Amino acid sequence: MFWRDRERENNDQNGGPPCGQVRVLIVGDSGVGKTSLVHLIIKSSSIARPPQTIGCTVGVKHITYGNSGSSSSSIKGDSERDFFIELWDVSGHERYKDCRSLFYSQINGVIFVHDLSQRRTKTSLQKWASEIAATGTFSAPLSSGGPGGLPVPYIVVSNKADVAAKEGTRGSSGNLVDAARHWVEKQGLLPSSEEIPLTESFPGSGGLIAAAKEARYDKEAVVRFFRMLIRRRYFSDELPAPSPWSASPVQRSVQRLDENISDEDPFYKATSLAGDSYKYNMLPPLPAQRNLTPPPTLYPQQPVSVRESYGIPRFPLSGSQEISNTARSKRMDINV
Ligand SMILES: Nc1nc2c(ncn2[C@@H]2O[C@H](COP(=O)(O)OP(=O)(O)OP(=O)(O)O)[C@@H](O)[C@H]2O)c(=O)[nH]1
Repeated sequence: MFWRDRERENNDQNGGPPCGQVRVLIVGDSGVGKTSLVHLIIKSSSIARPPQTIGCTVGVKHITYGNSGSSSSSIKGDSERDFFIELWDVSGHERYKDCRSLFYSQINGVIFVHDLSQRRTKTSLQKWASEIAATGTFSAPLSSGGPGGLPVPYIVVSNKADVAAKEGTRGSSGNLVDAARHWVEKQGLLPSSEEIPLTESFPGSGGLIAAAKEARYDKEAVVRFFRMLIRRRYFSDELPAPSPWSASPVQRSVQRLDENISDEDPFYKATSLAGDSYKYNMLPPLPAQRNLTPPPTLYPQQPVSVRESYGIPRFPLSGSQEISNTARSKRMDINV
């Protein structure tokens, strides 16, 4: 009842639905820690033994976004809106290579994940980018493509920072192939085009560092990425000009996950509502938290870039509510 009232109110005020959703693919080689990372983002805790993903698993993160009119208030202002970030965790297993493009549909953004202790998982991100660019469809695409022609914003998460730290290296696992690659790289023989250009990726050089097993990651940067995707899809009539990879510079650090974000930024508040995502019945049904076995298809998806093909509502923002103004500084570096 309350929800309906609020929905009506928001509709009356802004002439659009009170919520929206953006779709983010999580990709990378098998075992790099995608499922662990998604669990971390949604539940704010690590997962002891993540099951191997079959096909694709979808998780949903809830974010409120808008102008609350007051800072760090726990009560949502009238003009705050609910957004659902769909996190499509695509299995990295070779078994699904030929059919995983089924899941590359209406993508708003991509999170690439690699394992810092396995060098080859980083170089293969370029292949992932090309595959998605060639076979996916995109919502609110960029005017110019990124790595492999990928036409949506992305971030690169360098996971297993704990393993790399223990090994004392970033980039070699002791595995022969990795060691050889590492050596070749050191000699300057490896063409840089083999890798996703981290320097151009959000939020700056090196990508985001995470140690999903220790429940540590750069939460602020990830939430900021989600907010950028929301802004691009729902609040911007003019899609940003080329090179929006660098949405805004972010210093790298990790943040305690159970830390209450004291929201100095009045324009958003991020919370996880694991398990609550569907009770509002505001979204098309999703296979949330459920493994999907990809059905066989005779008709592979054609690469299509769809510009706002679903008549996405645009939400008005007044000048003072410029959401791109996101400078926030408070961070902590604590293990959970
Ligand atoms: N040490 C360490 N282990 C991690 C970390 N993140 C994930 N793992 C472990 O790595 C293994 C694989 O993690 P997953 O999250 O299942 O990897 P995935 O990328 O989803 O794998 P697929 O489902 O095969 O695509 C699990 O045993 C995790 O516990 C981390 O930050 N540090």
